[in-house]
Amino acid sequence: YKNPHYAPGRTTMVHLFEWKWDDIAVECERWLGPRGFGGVQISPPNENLIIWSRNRPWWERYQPMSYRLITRSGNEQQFANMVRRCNNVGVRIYVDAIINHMTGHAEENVGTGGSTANFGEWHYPAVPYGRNDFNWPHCVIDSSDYVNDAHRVRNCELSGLKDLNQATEHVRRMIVNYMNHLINLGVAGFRIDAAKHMWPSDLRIIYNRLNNLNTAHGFPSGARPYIYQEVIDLGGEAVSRNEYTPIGAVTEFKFGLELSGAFQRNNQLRWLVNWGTPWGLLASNDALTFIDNHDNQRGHGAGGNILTYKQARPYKGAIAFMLAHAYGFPQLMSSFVFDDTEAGPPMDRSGNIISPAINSDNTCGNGWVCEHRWRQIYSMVVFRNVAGNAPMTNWWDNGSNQIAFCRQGRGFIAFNNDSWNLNQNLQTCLPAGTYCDVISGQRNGNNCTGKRITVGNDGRAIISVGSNDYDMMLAIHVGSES
Ligand SMILES: O=C(NCCCOc1c(-c2ccc(O)c(O)c2)oc2cc(O)cc(O)c2c1=O)[C@@H]1CCCN1C(=O)/C=C/c1ccc(O)c(O)c1
Ligand SMILES: [Ca+2]
Repeated sequence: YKNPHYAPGRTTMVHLFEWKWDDIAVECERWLGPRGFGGVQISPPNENLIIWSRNRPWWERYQPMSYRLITRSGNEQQFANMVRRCNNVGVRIYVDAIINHMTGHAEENVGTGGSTANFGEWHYPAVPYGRNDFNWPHCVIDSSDYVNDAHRVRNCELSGLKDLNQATEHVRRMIVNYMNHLINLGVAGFRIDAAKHMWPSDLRIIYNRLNNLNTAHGFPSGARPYIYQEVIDLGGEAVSRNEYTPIGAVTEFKFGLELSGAFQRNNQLRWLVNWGTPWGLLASNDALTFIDNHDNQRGHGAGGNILTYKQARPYKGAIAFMLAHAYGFPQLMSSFVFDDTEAGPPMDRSGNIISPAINSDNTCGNGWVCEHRWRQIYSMVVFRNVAGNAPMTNWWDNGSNQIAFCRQGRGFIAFNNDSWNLNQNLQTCLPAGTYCDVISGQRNGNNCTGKRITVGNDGRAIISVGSNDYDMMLAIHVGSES
């Protein structure tokens, strides 16, 4: 359950938050496949409650009405088409699965597929679920429960959501049927939303009833779905993420929090010399890593000031470090523009999501950020692919915020977050030759549109990163020779 089953040579997934299925299919073919992306996390594909009273907030997708594949992103036919077209170009699909709860939001009761329900009676005919499928006696999670009471965190309601009882056969059957339907359509795995709020023993039973991945979509026979469980645990809570690592991978929220701090100079970059488990992070193979996600980029969830697209220069630095370092299984966030932290995706007056526009320079418009189309970011996806499992070697730092390291024989990266220039003769661990810096530009025939670095027979090169350069890092790798 800890293997993403990426196509060979691919390493990184991108969360195309709130994208429509038809747009994801096209993006796989025109961008993600050719640029070496490993997979896409999609927004929840199951029917959700329509919440006009809050002008279609982003979190309405986390208010399940049924397991029917009808949302503002598209219907079942469009979903199947997306999975087939993405798998055809080597890009996997991971589904955001909401199996802890059903909606209970007071003001509305119609879903994106037209289903209705009676929350007060715990009655969801479109699944079907009835009163016996939910935990009782009725209780609501209080903030003190997170610290004191693991039982209440699992068996009571999260902010008005009706809490399913995954210990009952009917609930397990409904969830397993939903997830197996998606596996049969060709998906590679699942994000388990709000996993902290479900018992690991129940989840283990559910995961073990899932089908092997569909070999018709290019997966090896006997491949188990990749499972990464959302457990927001920064320590000090009654529920520990270590309860979930035996049954699947876990979202490592400390990763983004600590790197956001380091790249905003709350910690010097030199301390990243032992980045990984010595920092209290999960074992690398257990960790789904990211800088920001759909929830904490809005200041919800795991507190602290998380870097987002809004602080572009340090954000690109942190992303480059995530992708250059060997630790974990990284996920990139791809956002829509927001000021109001409740706002949903760009939409027309009838509530239909507006597709991203693609500009002539390959960036996005129409209110979509498309961080995965920023040159400094997609170039580092290639860097990570090229680095493969090459070890981290030759760490250098200046005792402050200038650092550099090798992915031995495959890549080299240097960062300067000090207020003075980095100008050093450093070991790049690369074969002799001239390389294009993939951050300040890219290779263009025999030329580099950005910096050009000459590596000598000893593997050393003059590395220069000005404190006022457009970006704070310089990266070269096998394949970026000029
Ligand atoms: O103030 C809110 N919620 C209460 C505080 C955040 O609590 C929530 C957490 C949550 C937050 C922190 C934790 O440590 C934790 O264990 C759980 O997880 C959710 C997961 C869902 O699928 C749907 C939800 O409505 C929530 C949720 O409300 C607003 C209004 C309703 C949605 N929402 C939100 O803030 C929605 C947040 C949300 C939605 C989806 C997610 O995957 C997520 O991680 C957070
Ligand atoms: Ca629960």
